[in-house]
Amino acid sequence: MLKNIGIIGAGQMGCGIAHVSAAAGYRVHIYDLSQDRIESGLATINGNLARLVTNGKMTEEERKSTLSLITGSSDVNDLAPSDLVIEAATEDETVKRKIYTQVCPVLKPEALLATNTSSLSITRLAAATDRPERFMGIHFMNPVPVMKLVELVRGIATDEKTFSAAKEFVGTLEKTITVAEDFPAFIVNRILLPMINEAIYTLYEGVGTVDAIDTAMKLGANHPMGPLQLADFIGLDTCLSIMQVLHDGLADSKYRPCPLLVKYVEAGWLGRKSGRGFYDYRGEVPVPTR
Ligand SMILES: CC(=O)CC(=O)SCCNC(=O)CCNC(=O)[C@H](O)C(C)(C)COP(=O)(O)OP(=O)(O)OC[C@H]1O[C@@H](n2cnc3c(N)ncnc32)[C@H](O)[C@@H]1OP(=O)(O)O
Ligand SMILES: NC(=O)C1=CN([C@@H]2O[C@H](COP(=O)(O)OP(=O)(O)OC[C@H]3O[C@@H](n4cnc5c(N)ncnc54)[C@H](OP(=O)(O)O)[C@@H]3O)[C@@H](O)[C@H]2O)C=CC1
Repeated sequence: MLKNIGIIGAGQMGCGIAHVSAAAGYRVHIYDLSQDRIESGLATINGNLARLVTNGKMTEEERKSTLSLITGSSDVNDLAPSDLVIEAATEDETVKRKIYTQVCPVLKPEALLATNTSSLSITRLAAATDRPERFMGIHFMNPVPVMKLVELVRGIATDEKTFSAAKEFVGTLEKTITVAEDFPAFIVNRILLPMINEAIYTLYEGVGTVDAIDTAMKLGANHPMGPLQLADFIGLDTCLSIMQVLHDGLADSKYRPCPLLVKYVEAGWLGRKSGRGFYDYRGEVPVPTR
């Protein structure tokens, strides 16, 4: 029975996973390199919980007790009591491998380690840990408190006990599971990211403006967000990493990341999280940057 959940990375996904885990009654500890990141992550979680109270979906007591279950620190040793650690750090294989080297020696031998990676090989990441049989992909969708799906992905060495424990854990969060094989970007992102990349090519080639492309897909295909708005929401660095993994892993030119996506990332225009992407978020309302 899992009780203590460790989260690596106080970004949008780490905080979302912390939120839903604590709301389900788990004790949660968030580890990040930066104390500032942790503080702002905790403030975001508090804001999202407060909104649930305002909307009558959570009581004030539940908000307080949920928040009281979440701690955070920049000391990796604080992950030691974790029964399950979910790594939700930057989508970069080198970063994730380095994290596992630092975290594994701290963990109980029986602790499970999972990654929220959007695209990277679970088998290859598992090989960078001391516990490939107790390692797998638990892939939440953004925003975590709202989205119903979690993809579960086994690596070649993942044992059945680990898979069952992950399945049970996700079930307690009231999410629906799909199982994906360990192929680049799994199911959701294998389909979603080429669509987003194509929307960026559509912009790059001048077929339409940011506004035209997003309006077309919202009203013409009933998507809740336009593809460029969604790219900004996911993070353009994450979108680019996923496209690179698809391109490298499947060796097909149809996955070539759009040069305009590369340019935005090189500029540090990463979308909502950096204040600017296909839209500029620094004013009252988002304004298209093209
Ligand atoms: C990259 C990967 O590896 C995989 C991925 O995650 S891909 C991305 C998958 N996600 C999507 O495709 C999201 C697409 N967008 C949507 O579904 C919707 O636009 C949305 C749910 C994000 C917002 O919905 P909306 O109707 O436009 O806005 P809004 O009415 O403000 O929000 C709906 C609810 O979601 C909540 N919500 C919105 N954004 C939120 C956030 N970031 N965190 C927590 N809750 C949020 C709101 O509080 C609101 O809750 P109530 O119903 O209790 O009021
Ligand atoms: N964004 C999305 O829509 C989705 C993302 N994912 C996946 O979830 C993971 C996280 O994404 P997301 O939350 O969006 O990214 P963010 O950029 O919002 O957050 C990543 C966090 O990890 C931190 N971090 C970086 N390196 C380390 C390290 N060595 N040790 C501890 N923390 C570190 C970052 O700190 P700093 O900023 O200081 O570098 C940052 O706080 C990625 O693997 C991504 O692919 C999965 C589903 C959806």
